[in-house]
Amino acid sequence: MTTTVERKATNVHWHKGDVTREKRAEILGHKGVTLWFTGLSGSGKSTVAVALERALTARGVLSYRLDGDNIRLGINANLGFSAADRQENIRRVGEISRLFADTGIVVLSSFISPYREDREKVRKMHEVGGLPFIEVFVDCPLDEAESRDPKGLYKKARAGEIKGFTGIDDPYEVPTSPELHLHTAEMTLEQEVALIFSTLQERGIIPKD
Ligand SMILES: Nc1ncnc2c1ncn2[C@@H]1O[C@H](COP(=O)(O)OS(=O)(=O)O)[C@@H](OP(=O)(O)O)[C@H]1O
Ligand SMILES: Nc1ncnc2c1ncn2[C@@H]1O[C@H](COP(=O)(O)OP(=O)(O)O)[C@@H](O)[C@H]1O
Repeated sequence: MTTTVERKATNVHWHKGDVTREKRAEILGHKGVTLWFTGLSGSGKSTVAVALERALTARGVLSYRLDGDNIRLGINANLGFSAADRQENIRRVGEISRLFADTGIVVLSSFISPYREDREKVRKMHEVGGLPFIEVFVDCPLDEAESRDPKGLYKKARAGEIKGFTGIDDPYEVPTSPELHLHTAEMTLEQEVALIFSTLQERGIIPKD
C-alpha cells in the first residue's frame, strides 16, 4: 500500500488479512468507488451528493458522503485555507475516501479541491490500489455561483471579510479530463443524478435495474 507523502515512521509493514474486497462486494451486492466532486463554492457539489445519496439508498446501495464543511468540523479541524492546508485536507480526505471505497462503499466526496495536482494524487492513490475513481467536475460559472451564494460567503469575500476565497482571490484549477462534467447552470438536479447513476451502472459498480 502506498501513500502520497514521505512516511516518517520506519519499521512499519502492511498487514494483510484474508477477507478480500471481492468478498465484501459480495456481501453488499455492489462494488466500492470514490466519486470526487470538485468545483467552486456554490457550484452544487453538496446538493448533487445529497440527492445521489438519497437515490442510491433507495436502491439498496450503501453510500457515504464526505463533505468539506463537515470534515473541517472534525478530523481536519486543525486545517485552514492556505495552499498547504488545502493540500493536506485533500490528502487526508483522499486517503479516507480510498479506505471507505475499499470497504465497498460508494463514497461521495465533495471538496472544492482547487489544485489539479492534489486531485491527481487522490486519483493515483485509488488507481494503485485498484479502486475505481470518478472525477465529477461540478461546473458552474463564477457569476452564477456567486448569485446563488447559499451561505453568504461570496458576499463576505467581496466585502474583504474572508481572505483567500476560491474564485475571488484564490485559484481554482479546472479539471482537464474529468470522467463526468456537470453544467449545473444548465442541467437539472434530476439529470445530474441520473447521469451519475447510469455511469455507475455502465461501469459495473452497482447493479442495473
Ligand atoms: N477561503 C475559503 N475558500 C473556500 N471555501 C471556504 C473558505 N473559507 C470557508 N470556506 C468554506 O469551506 C468549504 C470548502 O472546504 P473544502 O474542504 O472543500 O476546501 S478545499 O478543498 O480544501 O479547498 C466551502 O464549502 P462549499 O461552499 O460547500 O464549497 C465554504 O463553506
Ligand atoms: N442543477 C443544479 N445542481 C445543483 N445545485 C443547483 C442546481 N441548480 C441550482 N442549484 C443550487 O445551487 C446551490 C449549490 O449549493 P451547494 O450544493 O452548497 O454547493 P457547493 O457544495 O458546491 O458549495 C444550492 O442552493 C442548489 O439548490
